[in-house]
Amino acid sequence: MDTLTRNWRQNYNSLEMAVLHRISMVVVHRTSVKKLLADVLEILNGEMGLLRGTVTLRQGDLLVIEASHGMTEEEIKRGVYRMGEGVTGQVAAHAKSRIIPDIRSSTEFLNRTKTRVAGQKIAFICVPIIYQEGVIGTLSIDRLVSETTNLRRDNSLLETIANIIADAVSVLFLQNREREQLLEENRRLRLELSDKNSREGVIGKCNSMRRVINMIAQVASSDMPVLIRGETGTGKKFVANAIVSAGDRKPKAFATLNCVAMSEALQEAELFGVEQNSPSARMSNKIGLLESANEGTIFIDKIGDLSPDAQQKLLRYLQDGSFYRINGKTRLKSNARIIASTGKNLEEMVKCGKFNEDLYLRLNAFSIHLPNLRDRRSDITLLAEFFINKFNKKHKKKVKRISTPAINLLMLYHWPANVRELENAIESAVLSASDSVIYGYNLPASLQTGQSTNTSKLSEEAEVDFTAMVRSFERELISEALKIHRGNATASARHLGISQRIMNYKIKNLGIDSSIYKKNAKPSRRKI
Ligand SMILES: Nc1ncnc2c1ncn2[C@@H]1O[C@H](COP(=O)(O)OP(=O)(O)OP(=O)(O)O)[C@@H](O)[C@H]1O
Repeated sequence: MDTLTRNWRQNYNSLEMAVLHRISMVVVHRTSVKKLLADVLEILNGEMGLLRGTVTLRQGDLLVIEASHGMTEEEIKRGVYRMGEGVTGQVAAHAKSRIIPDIRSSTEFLNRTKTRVAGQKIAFICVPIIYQEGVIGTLSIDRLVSETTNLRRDNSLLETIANIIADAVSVLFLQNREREQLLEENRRLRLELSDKNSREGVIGKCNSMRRVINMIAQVASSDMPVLIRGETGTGKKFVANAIVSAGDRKPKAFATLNCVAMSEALQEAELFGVEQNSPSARMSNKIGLLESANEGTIFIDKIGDLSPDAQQKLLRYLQDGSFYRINGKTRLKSNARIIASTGKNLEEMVKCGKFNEDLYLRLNAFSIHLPNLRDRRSDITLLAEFFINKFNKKHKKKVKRISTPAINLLMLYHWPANVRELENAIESAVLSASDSVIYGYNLPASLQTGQSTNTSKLSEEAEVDFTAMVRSFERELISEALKIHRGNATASARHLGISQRIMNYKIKNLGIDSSIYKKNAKPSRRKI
């Protein structure tokens, strides 16, 4: 080892010792964990000359900046990462430190906080904070790289510091987690059927919808952009409403831009506004949604149809909160939150250059997938009941239940237009019901065909439709009569005005099991 290296090592060792000593002192004498974190970053700044430092804490699936040095409030607000996302997210997901020697040449580095400027050679080191074998956060620094910088040693030093502060940080983590869990539980309960008729009541008890409800509760109060994905009628607008209703921006503006409903030029004008430059222009400036919904939320419906120019501008807005009106020279700022929806395959669109990749990555960072109704059949009766209540009120009707054969029709149908189609079917059934029950024949004809073929395709032969509908109607009438007469075929035949022989033939031919209606038979579980 030459003298220069030996001297440098000695200096470095004493520097390390000094840093560790000062940090252990603030740990011992800490008054609050927040103060401790601020002090640790301050020490790192004083002793190591770091440019920026951050401590993130885990909140569910997100990592949120808890303490920082060298960053503004706005930059801190932007610093939210999902587990596995970017370098910080990777460190937390794999519990493994990472060194990025020069962030200018790193493709992984997100620079989400927008604090790094081009030109300087800056290294980024991030280490996990581990408590009881789980990652509870990260500690990271940015530092200028010179000839004497030894990033590996810096990394080891940071790992040691992360271990020293882990116990103290865990107190904050557990407090946060407890508070978040309570808040989330609160929001989830509100979102679930506490008030079935409220706009916030997302109906669904199956596992996939429970996941959706949890995700809504998790993201509602953050400022992150959200992408809601799903087929037509699965409830994307409904979920966007639920996110806003459960979040802090509820009292603020909530604007919608439907990308399919307008031309590309109009999309841009609506979103960003227009400046009338010429003094002779008769029209005044147009304020866009980003300005009018500042502090509120903008829902961009069918974002797959947003024009390429508007995509580019929206990306810029998501990166630093700034934008220009069309023809505008002044850079404007807004704090509107973006929620977008799509039923399109954005990944394919990115591949063939039809959707901006960076915009896709930003939006998809927190995406909620809504399941098709046919893949969550256990929710059908729940939704049907919800819609009966809704349409009873709207149309002043008194429908109380759905007959068992009608439920069978609902359960067997393939619902290509999902919840919207179910909602429409129940509305027309409620309207056409003559008493307090919805029978199979009150439901749209398409459902009868679905049952007869028991497939996901509608038959194209009208004759088959007709036969199926007649059989369904017969099955329904006979089942209802058997139910009323507790399985007594003679009384049921009399009730329907048909002979006992025809009754027996129909029961056999339609495959009805009359024993389930007998006196002591258990009531059908499908009744609602
Ligand atoms: N979970 C749910 N609970 C109650 N009602 C729902 C639910 N999901 C959807 N709906 C209702 O279903 C209808 C269709 O939902 P919505 O318009 O949100 O679908 P969408 O996915 O945005 O459709 P599209 O992509 O075709 O525009 C709405 O009337 C909505 O209120």
